[in-house]
Amino acid sequence: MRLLVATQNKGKVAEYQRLLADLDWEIVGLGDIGLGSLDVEETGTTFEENAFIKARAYAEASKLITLSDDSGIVVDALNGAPGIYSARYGGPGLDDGGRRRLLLSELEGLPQAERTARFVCVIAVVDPRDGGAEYSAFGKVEGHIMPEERGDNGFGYDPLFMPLGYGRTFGEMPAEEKDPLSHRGVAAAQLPDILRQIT
Ligand SMILES: O=P(O)(O)OP(=O)(O)OP(=O)(O)OC[C@H]1O[C@@H](n2cnc3c(O)ncnc32)[C@H](O)[C@@H]1O
Ligand SMILES: [Mg+2]
Repeated sequence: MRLLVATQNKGKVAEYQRLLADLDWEIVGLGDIGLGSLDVEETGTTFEENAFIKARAYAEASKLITLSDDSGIVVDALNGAPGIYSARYGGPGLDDGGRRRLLLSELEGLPQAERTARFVCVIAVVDPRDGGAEYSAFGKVEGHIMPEERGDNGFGYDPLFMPLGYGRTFGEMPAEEKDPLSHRGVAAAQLPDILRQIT
């Protein structure tokens, strides 16, 4: 069976290649099937809505069983921002580094106890064949936003996020350490059960 991992984010692609490596499914990306430039507007108001908006659109375009995720970082001191807007935080002029610097400046001077945050991920799986079955999985990881960047592993906000109970940011962790404890890893751990229902 073939599974389309439908995301435009290269950091996510790399993580899913590892997280899904032991599954009995052939994993394909958007570029592999000529959909590398198909962008889907994320018009939902929750991670779950946006995950399904993307998975349904890419499943319809590809006719393949399709996985998308919507994820982001939720910062308590910012009333949940950037949240579902994590990829768009600060507007279209910023790259990952610019978004990290903006987040740091928004939290400048806040003590550690008030820098609580979590990464959230909702995975949506859509089977576009007869019946159009849909499945989802949720994962999160609690932690803090550090006062400066640490490490350059991973992508996005990883150098700023230290998961609770660890002395290193995701940016300082090798992939083998981030994968099982990350929001995406926790959600992806539910995929074997979900994919077993698809035959
Ligand atoms: O929508 P797709 O095409 O999947 O790609 P995207 O990058 O736009 O993905 P999202 O809409 O889900 O936005 C998620 C943003 O949250 C951040 N993010 C999500 N997971 C992360 C992780 O594991 N480590 C660091 N940052 C992460 C990162 O900046 C992403 O751009
Ligand atoms: Mg996106």
